[in-house]
Amino acid sequence: MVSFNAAFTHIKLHAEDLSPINLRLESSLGYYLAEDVYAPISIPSFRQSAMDGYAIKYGQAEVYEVVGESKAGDFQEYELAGNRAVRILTGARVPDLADTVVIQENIHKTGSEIRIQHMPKPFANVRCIGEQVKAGELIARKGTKIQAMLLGFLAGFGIEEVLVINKPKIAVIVTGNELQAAGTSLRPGGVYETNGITIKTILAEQGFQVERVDYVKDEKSATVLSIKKALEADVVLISGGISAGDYDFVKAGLEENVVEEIFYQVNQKPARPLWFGKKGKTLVFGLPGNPAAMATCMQVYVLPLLRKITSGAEISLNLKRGILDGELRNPSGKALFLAANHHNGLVKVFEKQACNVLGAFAQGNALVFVDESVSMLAYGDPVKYIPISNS
Ligand SMILES: Nc1nc2c(c(=O)[nH]1)N[C@H]1C(S)=C(S)[C@@H](COP(=O)(O)OP(=O)(O)OC[C@H]3O[C@@H](n4cnc5c(N)ncnc54)[C@H](O)[C@@H]3O)O[C@H]1N2
Ligand code: MOO
Repeated sequence: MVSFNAAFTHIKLHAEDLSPINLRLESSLGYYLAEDVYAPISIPSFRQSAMDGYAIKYGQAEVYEVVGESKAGDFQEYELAGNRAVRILTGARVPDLADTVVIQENIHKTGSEIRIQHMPKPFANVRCIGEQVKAGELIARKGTKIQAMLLGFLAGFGIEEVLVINKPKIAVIVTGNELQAAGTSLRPGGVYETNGITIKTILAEQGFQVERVDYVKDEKSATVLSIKKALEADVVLISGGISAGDYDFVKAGLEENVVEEIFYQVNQKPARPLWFGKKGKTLVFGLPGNPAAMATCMQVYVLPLLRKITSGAEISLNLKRGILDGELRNPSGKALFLAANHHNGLVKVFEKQACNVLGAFAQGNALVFVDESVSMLAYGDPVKYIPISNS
């Protein structure tokens, strides 16, 4: 048995970043950049009009002859000596010999002649080359998560591909003779299966796909075979069958497949029988079958590990601080994780919660963490919590 701190440190030590891959920009949403990105071009890449109006050389006259037109996408050059102007539209290239755009509201037009009624400042309404970003500037740092706005920003530089940290192949194994699929009528002793769908959707909310979910009975040979196949993935999550009962074959199945045990059993509540190990580069969790214990392990261990190996960031629990609205006793000397609600800095722990039901998790938006060294927290005491997806 290890302490929570020791277990978390083991996870940190074994969470190695996945390899980088090149992805088409449009497929890169949610991935993390594996390298700094520099601007391949300046933006704007040409002198650009910010307004609809007339491009002139500043201050030469009040009356101009309009000799042509430049709309967005045009690139024709004009000879703008003397009092010549070019009709120009927003986003269009400003002719080389012009330096100022007079907005159309400030001119009076008669035929091809314009009279400027209000002369703007020199260089008005002309965006210079590289005004926003100069070619060669750093535009996105390694380790940045690709969000829609960043994706659009990079597309603006004509970037087609990005080097990102790959996402893991994740295999899930769900064990249990008693488990039944929704839509079947419940047998005596039967339980509707929830861990498979919960694991899959906790991961989906965070942008991770599960390759396959294998459902196995509590039989040694089936468990060994299922683990063998799953070890082709980067991360294997096994639900149930990890405590000490006569029909708990996960630990034996892992041993038979020569998966190295890094720790088994953590001084925590819930999820004491958590197992973590490794074979080659494949990381394996044996998650306790009780649904709230499994969900706790997903929030506390699995998601921080997945974030680390896909982002290169430091692994952390993302603990927030709030004020306890209630009292907490922890006579057990174990680290405690409790479903709770946080609102405006106040944190209220659900009174009714148990490791075998997800009810409190389903209503809560936080998981309170109480260190094993803390035996009592009173009303108004500071309390630490992890925000969970309902936040
Ligand atoms: N003698 C001991 N008994 C137990 C210990 C112990 O240390 N010594 N630990 C207890 C703790 S804590 C937990 S948690 C459980 C974990 O046991 P398993 O990982 O072997 O889980 P199972 O026995 O397979 O299932 C436990 C419970 O959860 C239900 N379950 C399991 N999988 C699912 C699923 N996919 N969907 C819905 N419900 C599921 C299952 O029906 C059981 O009721 O062991 C204690 N015992
Ligand atoms: O992890 Mo167990 O009972 O603590 O659910």
